[in-house]
Amino acid sequence: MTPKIAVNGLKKVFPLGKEEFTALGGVDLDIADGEFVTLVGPSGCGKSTLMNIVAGLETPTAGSVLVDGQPVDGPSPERGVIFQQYALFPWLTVRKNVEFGLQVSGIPAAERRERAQHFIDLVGLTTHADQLPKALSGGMKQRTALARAYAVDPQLLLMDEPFGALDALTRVNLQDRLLRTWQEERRTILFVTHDVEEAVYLATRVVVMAARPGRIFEVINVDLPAARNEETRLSPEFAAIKNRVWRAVYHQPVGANTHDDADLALGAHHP
Ligand SMILES: Nc1ncnc2c1ncn2[C@@H]1O[C@H](COP(=O)(O)OP(=O)(O)OP(=O)(O)O)[C@@H](O)[C@H]1O
Repeated sequence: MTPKIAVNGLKKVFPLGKEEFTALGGVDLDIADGEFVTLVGPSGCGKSTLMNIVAGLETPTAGSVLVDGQPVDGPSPERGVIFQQYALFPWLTVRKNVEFGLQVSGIPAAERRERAQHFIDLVGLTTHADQLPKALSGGMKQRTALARAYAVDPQLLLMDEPFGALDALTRVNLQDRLLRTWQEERRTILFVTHDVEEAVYLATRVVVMAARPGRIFEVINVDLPAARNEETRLSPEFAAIKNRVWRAVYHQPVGANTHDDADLALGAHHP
């Protein structure tokens, strides 16, 4: 079966003064339709670069990314992108922000309103639909961004540290909302995070990357029931997978990354 996303021999080299810097040194990865894949790894291992190439925002130096067997050659509404910054229009209400992409696609007003309402309800913003972003908390803004990305019905959702700027409790809450949304409206999701617990809680598969050059270090299946909750986080099975991911991230050979980089990137999450 054709994978939803096929990454083949992907290389990305950036010019660095007179030198070159290899951000991705040859990445191969297939992602099946409906999978939830998280990417973790030390700072600078190329997570965002990989994500940006899949989104069509960057071009590879060599290799290719195919979505449904077709080469990616630029951004597309089929691939919804959510970054850490909220990127909402400050002058539009939650509802109008969510409707925006539908308007651009020429969807009639009545259908726009109905679809926007469905996703606003799904992310739990029913009572805030007519507020402007400045009246919302960070978590609510990010839920608006999620509803907006979902409303245009993309095949893929590409999320780069979407909860990185939020406090721990809001973060856990949004992880649960995202999982519920994913279970009700199944899409293929590629999600970048620094947080090992988040990576395991959300994913069907965790891809651990290493730096210099950026590459896949280990792929770990998350063999846990699809319905996840607080009990999941406290279970021994969850702890075992988390430990495995943790080890893969930390025990990357010295030289794959500098000590300082690794400390900076992951120190905040050290137990
Ligand atoms: N436009 C660019 N020009 C030069 N170097 C770049 C460019 N973009 C990224 N890099 C370098 O490529 C490497 C990979 O960057 P990338 O942002 O993909 O890493 P990351 O794993 O997402 O890091 P972080 O977790 O810190 O966000 C880094 O060393 C970065 O400095």
